[in-house]
Amino acid sequence: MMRVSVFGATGSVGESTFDLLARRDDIRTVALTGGRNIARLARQARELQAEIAVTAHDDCYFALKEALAGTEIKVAAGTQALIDAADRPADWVMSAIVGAAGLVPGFRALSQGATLALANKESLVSAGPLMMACAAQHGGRILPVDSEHSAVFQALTGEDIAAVERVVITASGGPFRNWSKAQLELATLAQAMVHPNWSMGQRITIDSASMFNKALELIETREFFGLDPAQIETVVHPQSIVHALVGFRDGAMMAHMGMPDMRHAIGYALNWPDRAALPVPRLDLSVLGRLDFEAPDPDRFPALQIARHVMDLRGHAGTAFNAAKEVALDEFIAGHIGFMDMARLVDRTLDQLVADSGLTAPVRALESVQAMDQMARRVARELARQLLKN
Ligand SMILES: NC(=O)C1=CN([C@@H]2O[C@H](COP(=O)(O)OP(=O)(O)OC[C@H]3O[C@@H](n4cnc5c(N)ncnc54)[C@H](OP(=O)(O)O)[C@@H]3O)[C@@H](O)[C@H]2O)C=CC1
Ligand SMILES: CC(=O)[C@@H](O)[C@H](O)COP(=O)(O)O
Ligand SMILES: [Mn+2]
Repeated sequence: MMRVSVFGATGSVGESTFDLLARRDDIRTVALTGGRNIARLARQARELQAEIAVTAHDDCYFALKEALAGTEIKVAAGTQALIDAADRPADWVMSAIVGAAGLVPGFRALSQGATLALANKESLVSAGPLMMACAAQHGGRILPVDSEHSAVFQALTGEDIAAVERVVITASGGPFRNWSKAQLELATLAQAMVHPNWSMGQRITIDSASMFNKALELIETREFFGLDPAQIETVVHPQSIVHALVGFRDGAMMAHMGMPDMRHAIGYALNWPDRAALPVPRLDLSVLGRLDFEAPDPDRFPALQIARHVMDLRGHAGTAFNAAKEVALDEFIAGHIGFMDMARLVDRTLDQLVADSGLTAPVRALESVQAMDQMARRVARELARQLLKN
């Protein structure tokens, strides 16, 4: 029996993971974690007969306890309980908490030698060198779950990374692909929440609309595959059928295609190195008719240029970038700043941190990552207040 744990089980990736796990009878569920969606967490825990269900919030403890009354499933709550759950021996751990909150549980799962199926791109952006070193040190492994990175990983199977010339990750372009800059300034939360192809959680959906999701993914590609930033490209592909392409030194390009359903990438990571049958819709190119591609516009979507700057800076720039982006997103969701202010805020935060120094020191310890994360959040919140005043 393969022992599995799912962090962020109640979210969009978590629910897709649950769907695949519920179809298997060769799996033992160790831990399932969630946040405030207690009904979903309890339903999943009962169905998978988990050893323990954990909510990240102390004030949700009694609700979860009550929802699991009459079962033998243990219940716990809070940040330390999440960490303890990650320390429970498991063979395969899904990292699908959203944001930097996923970093420590993912790190702990790797530290006990588990295979980490990584949807939480923020942990690689924030602490890529540490995560990769942790996996190597403890005999663990990170398998990409982000659709583009799973696509690259699959296209690289049996290939020599030294033969790779370039990697192209696709971007849907989001709901605002054809909007002018003037329209983007006025884009609302409700408008940003409508992704053209993927059904996802709120935060990544808005990040897709601003292309901050693609900015995170550029850095994720660098961290995961160890490529030079100049080798990593983005192309806008409105249908989200081609997820990524890998170009080799002989000029050949391998494209990974599939319908936009996260169970592809999750299932690949769950069954790796095998390729098992998956309950996903099949692609019919004759029905689809055409696939379109266009260059991204850095003027309307500055997030991509910011990501290039972050990769040039190296050190803790990824940590600061992710933290500032999370604050900017909070401020946009709260209605405090406009859609295009998110990029301005992230840009200004990085500028200030570069001036204050410490940003480019190499990432060597979790403590320095956490300190930079906190500092970037403080600076970003302060700059957001200034944006509000102007
Ligand atoms: N959705 C997708 O298709 C894809 C997502 N990803 C990445 O996967 C991750 C998850 O995304 P998605 O599933 O869309 O997100 P959701 O918002 O749908 O789910 C997030 C999960 O994390 C939990 N959670 C939220 N905040 C905290 C916290 N502070 N501590 C612990 N748990 C918390 C939520 O609990 P609750 O809801 O119970 O409060 C939920 O279980 C993100 O990093 C995203 O970028 C990558 C590729 C595709
Ligand atoms: C499913 C997935 O991997 C998302 O990260 C997706 O890529 C979001 O779509 P965008 O291409 O619009 O960012
Ligand atoms: Mn993606």
